[in-house]
Amino acid sequence: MSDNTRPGTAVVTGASTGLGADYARRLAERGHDLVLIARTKERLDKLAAEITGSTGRKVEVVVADLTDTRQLQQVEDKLRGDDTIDVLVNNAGGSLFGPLNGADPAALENLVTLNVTSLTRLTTAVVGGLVARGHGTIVNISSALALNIMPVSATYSATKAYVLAFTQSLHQELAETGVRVQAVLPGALSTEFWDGSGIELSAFPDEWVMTSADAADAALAGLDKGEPVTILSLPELGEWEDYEAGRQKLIPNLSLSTPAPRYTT
Ligand SMILES: NC(=O)C1=CN([C@@H]2O[C@H](COP(=O)(O)OP(=O)(O)OC[C@H]3O[C@@H](n4cnc5c(N)ncnc54)[C@H](OP(=O)(O)O)[C@@H]3O)[C@@H](O)[C@H]2O)C=CC1
Ligand SMILES: N[C@@H](C=O)C(=O)O
Repeated sequence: MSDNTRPGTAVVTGASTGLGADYARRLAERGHDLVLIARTKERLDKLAAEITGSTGRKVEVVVADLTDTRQLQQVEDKLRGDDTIDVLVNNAGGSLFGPLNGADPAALENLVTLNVTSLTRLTTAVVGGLVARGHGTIVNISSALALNIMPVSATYSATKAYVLAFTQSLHQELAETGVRVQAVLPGALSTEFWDGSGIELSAFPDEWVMTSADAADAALAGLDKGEPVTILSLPELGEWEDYEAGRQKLIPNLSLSTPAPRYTT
């Protein structure tokens, strides 16, 4: 039972390497015990030993493929039944870049299952408990490619646009509950994400690429500021606020009884 006097358990998906591993380190440094989820047991065990050694925090390793229906259900059941959980970082995500014409539909479905379905189901598994306890945090890792939509990124950008919209809606839904909700939009990170993705990380100039450690620190700084959406490298927050204000301005006219005059004359 989380007693609200010290940080509860933080769950991080995709924690075996990259951004998820750095989130795990930072959250342990903030006093959270951890549940770390990914497919590769050896890497999770090694990270768990490192974190326990450096912080003294308790770290549980859960080996699961979140694209496997049965394994995902087991993880959901575990999270739903754990009333110590205070933080969920939905970080596990895959990449696949290239033209849709000729793409392997099974690989695309797998990407959607990991980036969209597992994130949705795990959020749903924890949200009731967090609301009932009146505190907690849900962090969903989206991407700059939710906004930067390119010819090679149809499915990947769509999954990350889903994460952004899902998180913005949840932020509104949970506004009065004490539960914080944040979407994080990293640009390119120097991780294994790019391996076999269809784009080589080396194609990017160094000034476009952030380390996952810097990304985790910036994302947590955005969380501490209470941001519902954190775009890690965007220098001017006002540019995002202008973009959002433009979207809000559309809303009164998005559903009317008559078509716009340009479609009737
Ligand atoms: N790297 C980048 O440039 C960017 C990344 N992002 C997003 O950041 C997040 C983290 O990416 P990053 O750290 O770079 O990626 P990595 O490829 O370095 O790490 C991905 C993590 O997800 C885990 N994972 C992959 N597939 C599964 C699966 N089927 N089930 C469970 N776990 C899985 C991997 O572990 P294992 O293989 O052991 O399962 C690993 O821990 C992702 O959501 C990504 O979309 C957003 C913008 C840019
Ligand atoms: N966000 C990164 C990928 O997801 C990128 O901008 O390259």
